[in-house]
Amino acid sequence: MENGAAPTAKPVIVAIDGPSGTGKSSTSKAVAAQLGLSYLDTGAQYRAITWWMVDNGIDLADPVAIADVAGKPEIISGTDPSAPTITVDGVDVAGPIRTQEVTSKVSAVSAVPEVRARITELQRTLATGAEKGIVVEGRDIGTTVLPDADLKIFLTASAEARAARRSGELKGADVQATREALIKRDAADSSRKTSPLAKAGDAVEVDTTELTLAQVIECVVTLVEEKRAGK
Ligand SMILES: Nc1ncnc2c1ncn2[C@@H]1O[C@H](COP(=O)(O)OP(=O)(O)O)[C@@H](O)[C@H]1O
Ligand SMILES: Nc1ccn([C@H]2C[C@H](O)[C@@H](COP(=O)(O)OP(=O)(O)O)O2)c(=O)n1
Repeated sequence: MENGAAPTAKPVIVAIDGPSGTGKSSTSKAVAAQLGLSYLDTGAQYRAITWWMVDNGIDLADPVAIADVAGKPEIISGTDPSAPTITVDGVDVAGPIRTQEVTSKVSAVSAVPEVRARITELQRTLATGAEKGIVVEGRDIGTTVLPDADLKIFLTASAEARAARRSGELKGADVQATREALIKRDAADSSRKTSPLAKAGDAVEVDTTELTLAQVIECVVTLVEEKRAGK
């Protein structure tokens, strides 16, 4: 380069989708941190709007009631992979969005088209604003939110492995009950009409059942580097 400045890398957009417990959050955070990219947990956004609906006594059996207030809460995601944050109307909800109550209700709220339209817009704004690029994880990122992502990954794992991982996180959780709850949530997320959980046609599928987290991270970092090198 004439002025001696290093060439600036084009921002890279990575979409990571898959069912619960496949390793999306842990992998995405680590890949983003290693590569100096931003990180967005879109499940946390759907959990945050669900938390707000519960807190405000909205009837979650009524999709019209959900749709009517979908535009009300202000949801802000901090995208630093070493310290991701999530607030609703200025309140830190990182803890409250992980309760069993929110987990059991998030599929109903996230199936409402007005909720998805609102959250999808936030996601696209964050992705296009990320200076160095971003790793965005969820269920419909490669198919709907960012169909032009540079790299799309679809993580899978057996229901047994996913349940064992999830119940390992929740103190005293029963593996069988955890397995049933996550299969039920996956079925709801995969069968909804608007933007269901699905693998994009051009996504690379990685089965993490027999892989360590470190192996999955290494695999995704290599795929991003190959993309960047134009391979
Ligand atoms: N390949 C793996 N092997 C073993 N445990 C894993 C693996 N990937 C993730 N985990 C663990 O499983 C749990 C769920 O992972 P997480 O990244 O939250 O999945 P997801 O975001 O897909 O629901 C976490 O405790 C994480 O440390
Ligand atoms: N892009 C996304 C991300 C999550 N969701 C919904 C469906 C999921 O069951 C919930 C919670 O997502 P989250 O990624 O936090 O779920 P896990 O904790 O990984 O099981 O949000 C969605 O509809 N679309």
